[in-house]
Amino acid sequence: MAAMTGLKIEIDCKSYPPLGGAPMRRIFEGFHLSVDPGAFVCLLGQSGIGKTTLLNMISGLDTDYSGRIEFHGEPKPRMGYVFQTPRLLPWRTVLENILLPLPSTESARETALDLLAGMGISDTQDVYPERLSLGMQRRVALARAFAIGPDVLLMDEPFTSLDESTADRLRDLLIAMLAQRPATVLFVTHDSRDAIRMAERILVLSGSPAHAVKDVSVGMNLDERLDKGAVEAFRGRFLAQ
Ligand SMILES: Nc1ncnc2c1ncn2[C@@H]1O[C@H](COP(=O)(O)OP(=O)(O)OP(=O)(O)O)[C@@H](O)[C@H]1O
Repeated sequence: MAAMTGLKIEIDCKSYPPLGGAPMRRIFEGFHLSVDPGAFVCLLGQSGIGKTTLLNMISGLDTDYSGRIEFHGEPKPRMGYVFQTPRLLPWRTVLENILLPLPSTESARETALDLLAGMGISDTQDVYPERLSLGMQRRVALARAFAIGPDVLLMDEPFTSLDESTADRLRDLLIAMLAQRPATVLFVTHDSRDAIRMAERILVLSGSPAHAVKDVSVGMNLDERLDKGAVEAFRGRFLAQ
């Protein structure tokens, strides 16, 4: 197995230019975060605090900040990013969307088809995304992120606007896929139950500029995470902290 990737994030300053005469908004200032190789970290925090901004900086989509983001283990890690909305290309079929970041080889095609089978949506391979439900589109987006074999997986509220049973299914799929192909995960959510069910570590961001107000180790095994009572008990303690 390839070396797992850890992250060292040191944002000296990230700000956005003013909109309509408002003052410059500093989103992060002196923000430091280290993530262990192979860790599953959930980021919680109120809307607008800067969670997506942080993922965009880690992914390299946003380079307009001062500071450093270093990766350990893999100097050029493969990065999977599941955006808040599935962002599938409407003029490409499901299979073509998944193949997009891959080389045009037979083995890449097999990987994509295996992922679709693993997601339980093999029958959608030749379908265009607009014909799919949101839950199916989210599965395709997850398959696309996994197709590259990511060392680092960034996930921005990937289960939002899904009914509870679809979200539960996708959560189980994610955990099963990570068991097969481990990655370092940063997962943004508003849902503390989601965080407790999946993460080893939960970081709560607050304030402006944003900083971590809680950094909690979950330390539950898989059986405990599947036990609703155990999750609620942990959540009670977590919220009271
Ligand atoms: N390109 C941009 N230009 C100007 N301001 C921006 C830009 N992108 C984000 N912002 C502002 O930066 C702040 C942080 O946005 P961000 O999307 O990172 O928050 P978030 O915590 O992910 O929110 P949510 O949970 O609602 O997705 C918000 O106030 C937002 O309006």
